[in-house]
Amino acid sequence: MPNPYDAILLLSFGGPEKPEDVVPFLENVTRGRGIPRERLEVVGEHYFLFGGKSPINDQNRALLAALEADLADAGIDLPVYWGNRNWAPYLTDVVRQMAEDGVRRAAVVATSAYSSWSSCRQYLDNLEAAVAEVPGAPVLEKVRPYFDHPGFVDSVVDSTLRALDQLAEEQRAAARLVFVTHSIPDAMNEESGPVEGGGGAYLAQHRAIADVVTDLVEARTGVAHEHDLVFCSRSGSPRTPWLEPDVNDHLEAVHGEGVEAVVLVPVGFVSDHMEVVYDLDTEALATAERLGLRAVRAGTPGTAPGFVAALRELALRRAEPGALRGYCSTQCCLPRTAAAR
Ligand SMILES: CC1=C(CCC(=O)O)c2cc3nc(cc4[nH]c(cc5[nH]c(cc1n2)c(C)c5CCC(=O)O)c(CCC(=O)O)c4C)C(CCC(=O)O)=C3C
Ligand SMILES: [Fe+2]
Repeated sequence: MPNPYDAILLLSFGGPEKPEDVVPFLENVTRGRGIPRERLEVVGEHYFLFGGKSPINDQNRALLAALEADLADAGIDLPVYWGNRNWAPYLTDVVRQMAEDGVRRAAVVATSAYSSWSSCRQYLDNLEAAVAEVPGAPVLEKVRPYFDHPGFVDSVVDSTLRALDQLAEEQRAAARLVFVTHSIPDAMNEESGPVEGGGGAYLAQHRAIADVVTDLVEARTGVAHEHDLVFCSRSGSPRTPWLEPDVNDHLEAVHGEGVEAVVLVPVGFVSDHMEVVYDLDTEALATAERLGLRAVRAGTPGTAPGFVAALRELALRRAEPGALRGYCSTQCCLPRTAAAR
């Protein structure tokens, strides 16, 4: 099948580059969301702790370069653009540039692997709004949530194995695998897509991947690790239920059960976002240290060659009918209702 695209667009969240960016960035993210002021101050402090610079933009620059190199190696001559929802380079500006460059149709790869309003549908809404704003905008087709693509799964397995290797041999076999993802409101999970037996796709997809990664680790090491799925970065009003348990509470709980070592696997993040470097590396690892629990954080996919190749495949095959196109049915990642706020 001939490639119908004349560009690939990498679509991400965006983050501040310097201290003066932090407050306007947080305003962009939370406009109309009813996030309490105290929470914003706390999150602002996380960014200031890192000099007011989020790691996410440099990681996207690296991913863009890796995708360009991967395409060149495969002999595919396609430009790659990059735009964000919440910070420069803003999506609308990039779509305008694409139109000026004569791009007619592009596949869109978001830096988020799962279904839900925050992790998928909001990006689709952003694309629709940008296309509506830019005269002569290209057709933009987002690839499906790719949590189950072998290139993504294998990179999580590899990083989990590498993290297990960092543990002392006598602690390794009994180590608990603690899969971590971004918490979302319970109602947003419910609306993230249908799964058999009820519940939401966001949670079901994470559970499935945690199980598969644990099985693939066993296939490589012969050890069936116990594993859990837990959450970080809860926000919103304390009265709104969000997915639990929180990673810190969970570390307390497993320590209470007598677990001596854990591997934190940040399966919800494709690179070392602020949630990873602050909520896990700074906060959760400090909790573990206070408890005397040995904890190692597994790497994120980042620019792992298998992951980058998976993104290329997802983009180039987006136009084909069938499984690789899949997922984005009318039931998936529904628009947000008042209940999910
Ligand atoms: C599911 C999910 C992902 C994963 C999917 C994906 O990657 O898209 C994600 C990613 C990210 N979230 C990020 C940052 C923030 N998220 C916030 C707020 C929120 N996130 C939510 C969910 C998610 N967020 C939700 C339901 C809210 C409440 C507000 C609302 O209902 O929209 C806030 C406001 C402060 C606060 O409330 O914590 C900030 C600053 C960054 C950048 C990090 C960096 O700088 O490296 C990234 C990659
Ligand atoms: Fe977020």
